[in-house]
Amino acid sequence: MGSAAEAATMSTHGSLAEKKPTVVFVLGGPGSGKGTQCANIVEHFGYTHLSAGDLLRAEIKSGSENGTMIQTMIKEGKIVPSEVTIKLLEKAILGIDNDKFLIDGFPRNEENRAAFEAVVRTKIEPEFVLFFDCPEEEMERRLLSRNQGREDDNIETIRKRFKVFLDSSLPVVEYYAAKGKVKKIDAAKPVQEVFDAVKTIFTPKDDKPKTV
Ligand SMILES: Nc1ncnc2c1ncn2[C@@H]1O[C@H](COP(=O)(O)OP(=O)(O)OP(=O)(O)O)[C@@H](O)[C@H]1O
Ligand SMILES: Nc1ccn([C@@H]2O[C@H](COP(=O)(O)O)[C@@H](O)[C@H]2O)c(=O)n1
Ligand SMILES: [Mg+2]
Repeated sequence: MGSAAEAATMSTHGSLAEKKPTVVFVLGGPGSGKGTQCANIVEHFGYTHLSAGDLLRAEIKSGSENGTMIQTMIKEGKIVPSEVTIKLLEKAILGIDNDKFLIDGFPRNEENRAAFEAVVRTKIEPEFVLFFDCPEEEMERRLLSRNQGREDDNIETIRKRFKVFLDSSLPVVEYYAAKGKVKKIDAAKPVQEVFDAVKTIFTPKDDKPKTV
């Protein structure tokens, strides 16, 4: 066992399968607005937001032994091996006193999906998959003007990330669509309009205004 956070965690829930959190996967291309909308969902609906990309970037900053490998993969727009990302997600979920999580940017490929299922031993099914659908030209515009100092927000890496999204991430969305789990949002609209669509998905049916 490593950190104090891990120790505290292990005393309450030893594993994801034991904690059985409610999980919503948030998927969409690079720059489709996943992080922006997750912040809005957190504010209104009491979820905790976990971005796989943010966790990986924090791991680089922490000076972990995997840091250099993760940094190289992110610069190349490649998907980090699932065992690394899942360990970070698991540690975060178990260490936070909430049972509702938005998992943003995961599963990003078939390997992520299958490895997560193996870890939770079929005990956690995502409630649903929120899929932000946005044209590439709009995503490219957004990423090139994001200005958050991300090493992967340059045109060369962005093109690689788009290819990985089409080749590896969309098949995961299709997998969940075949199970009737995908709620697709038109993410090309302005932020507030996108959130209006998101709200209708998260608002319990009984709380929705009645139509006459
Ligand atoms: N609906 C929108 N209209 C215009 N700009 C937006 C919209 N949603 C987000 N943005 C802006 O686009 C940029 C990318 O948004 P965000 O970081 O939320 O995307 P993301 O899907 O999390 O991207 P990544 O996969 O690279 O982490 C940010 O600068 C954000 O302010
Ligand atoms: N499941 C994941 C998620 C992300 N990555 C790597 O991080 C990069 C940035 O991710 P964002 O969601 O913040 O855009 C991504 O391009 C991958 O290199 C990953 O490996 N696995
Ligand atoms: Mg993001």
